[in-house]
Amino acid sequence: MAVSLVSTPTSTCSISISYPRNDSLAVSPRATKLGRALPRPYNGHHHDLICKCKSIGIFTSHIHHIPGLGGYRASSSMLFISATHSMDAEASSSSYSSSRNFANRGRRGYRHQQRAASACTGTPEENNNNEGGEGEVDTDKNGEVMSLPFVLTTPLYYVNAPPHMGSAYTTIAADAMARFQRLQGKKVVFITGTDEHGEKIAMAAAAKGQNPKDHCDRIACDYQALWKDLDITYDKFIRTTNPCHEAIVKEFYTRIIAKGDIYHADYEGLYCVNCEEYKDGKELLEDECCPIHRKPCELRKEDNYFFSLSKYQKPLEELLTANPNFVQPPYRLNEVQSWVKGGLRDFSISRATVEWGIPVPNDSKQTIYVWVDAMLGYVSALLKDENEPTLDNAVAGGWPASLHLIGKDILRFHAVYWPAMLMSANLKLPATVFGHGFLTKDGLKMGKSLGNVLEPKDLIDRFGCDAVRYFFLREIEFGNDGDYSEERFTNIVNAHLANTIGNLLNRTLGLLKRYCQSTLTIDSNSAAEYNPFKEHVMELVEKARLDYMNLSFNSACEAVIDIANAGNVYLDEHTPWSLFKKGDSSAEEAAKDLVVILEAMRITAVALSPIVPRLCRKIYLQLGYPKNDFESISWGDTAWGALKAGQVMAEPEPVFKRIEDLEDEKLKNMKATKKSGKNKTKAQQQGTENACKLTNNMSTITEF
Ligand SMILES: Nc1ncnc2c1ncn2[C@@H]1O[C@H](COP(=O)(O)OP(=O)(O)OP(=O)(O)O)[C@@H](O)[C@H]1O
Repeated sequence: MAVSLVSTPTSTCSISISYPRNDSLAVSPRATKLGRALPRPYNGHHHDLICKCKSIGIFTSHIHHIPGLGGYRASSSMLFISATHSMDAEASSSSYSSSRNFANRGRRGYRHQQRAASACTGTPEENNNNEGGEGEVDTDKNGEVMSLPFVLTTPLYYVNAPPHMGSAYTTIAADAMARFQRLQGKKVVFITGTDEHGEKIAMAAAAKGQNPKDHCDRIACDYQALWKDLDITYDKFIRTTNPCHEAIVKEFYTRIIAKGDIYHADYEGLYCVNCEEYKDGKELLEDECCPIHRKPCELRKEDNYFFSLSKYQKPLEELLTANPNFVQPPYRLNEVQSWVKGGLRDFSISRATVEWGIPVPNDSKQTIYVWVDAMLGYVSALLKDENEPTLDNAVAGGWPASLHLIGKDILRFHAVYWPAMLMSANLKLPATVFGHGFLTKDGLKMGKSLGNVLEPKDLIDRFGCDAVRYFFLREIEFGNDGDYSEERFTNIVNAHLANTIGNLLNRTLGLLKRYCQSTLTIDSNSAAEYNPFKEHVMELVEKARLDYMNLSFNSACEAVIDIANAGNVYLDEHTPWSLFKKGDSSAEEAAKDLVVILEAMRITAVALSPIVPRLCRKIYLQLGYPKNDFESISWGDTAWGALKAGQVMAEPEPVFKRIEDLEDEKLKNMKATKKSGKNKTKAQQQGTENACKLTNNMSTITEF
């Protein structure tokens, strides 16, 4: 057994326990600090344990298979792991080390040192339990460690125009992560919303002859409607025009004034209204054009309030050095490090000329800079409806965030300005900021300001929500830029979802219906005994899990599709259709093969559910599960062996239609509707004529 301490921040133990692959009898470890048995490792091979304490003792009972002797040996061990030392221990279950201190520390846990740079190392998941302030282990009334929520956010989208495929891209990725974390048993708080103040919004509303609030209401509705169409399972939708948010922004602002981090000064600089940001001349293109929006910046002079960002130069440098996972992927960290190394300049935190915003406390002539306002939406979203709108109450709802998912265009705000402001307000820092790449059109960022957008609603209407979710997460390596092509979209979605998954399931269910009355003849565990296919599936599932944890959605998709690929190869090699014809033991083997494939399909459905939930639900229904079973799946269900003998499959039906079939079907439906419309119109006309005749008759009668 291998035990490794994944990260060693001051206060979080992040421990990974792996069992030897061939030891299928390994039992769960029991962490004595937790005082309770940990859940069974999800696949019998691996267990991640994150606890908010400096040290942990793990009691493990372990059963070894002794090769050659055909027997088993049980042994126990106690491992004591301390987070204060970096260690990567290989421990066999016969080694023993324990600490009495550990048991004597009581239930209330440990006090932690406050640290400005509180983000942790590790994956977003590992970072989730970061500690930055004076605090205690979170335990419930029985002294058990409570897991903190996984708080993840999308940007709060600017409502200058309706959403487009770029906005949908971040939100789909966040939804996949939220679904994955829920499968892992985490309590997830998935925050999205809209950023509704600022000059650009006021201008957009004026252009439509609307007042800003009506404009915001309309566009916020567009976002919510799109998230519904895309099956986005957000928990909180925060709008920055919400009065509770306003109260929290003002309190935050007042806190940083009290810290001495705000001062009054004049500023002159080049301003990009589309970025709502003063730009550094060095980063502009020819004619002082913004590199993102390709429009000239305006020279502006204002008296503003400034935030002393330069004061946080050193703490930010330390944060980025000590916690390289604070910014991901690593090449974005390099960008951020070079900005910081280039020297941080104070930035203006208010606007004198913008009325549509939150007034600066004690100076109603100025409004708070829209970016400060927007960032705080992540905190105010955590406020519970029944609580007073105070910063402390909002923070108690789950701050700090585990993961901010954003596009690379707004990296500087999230990875430089935001942590500095949080440090100023004595609030904890988010664990990870992940800046993904751009969806591009002709090499330029697709965006509302440029107007070169792809309409997600059109894609959903034509191809369905799962196809859209799958294509963008599978096709573009998360972090890099990517272009959309309809040809590529059709090819990928058809090949992976319709041909590889859909056909495999349909073929297998067809055979099962024909030869076994749609009923499994044997448990999936027994069917796969000594079968290397099962091991292969388990390896791919484990790969997918790690890929999800690292936000490598394309690799996670690839790993899961490989399960179905392997299933297709298996079926073609084993040719169960000919074995059934031979009868006797050959037919028994064939029936086993079908169970093996169907179990792999079930696992595929669990593992791909963060990406294409509708398709996976259909697979579960085809496998004969009742409607609600899919709603309660967990990652633990990727373990082999859930399908049991006697389970009756549903009538085989295609779970995913090829795009051309879908389009043909739509065309036929349209024609049929048109035809029935024509018939209806004819009938209506006939009816009207009859009615006219009747009226005429009546009038005739009347005339008589
Ligand atoms: N082309 C894109 N590719 C990927 N993500 C995008 C794209 N456009 C917007 N986003 C997502 O939306 C965020 C920006 O939100 P915003 O509301 O400012 O949209 P925008 O279309 O970029 O606006 P604008 O064009 O006015 O700058 C990005 O950080 C990213 O999360």
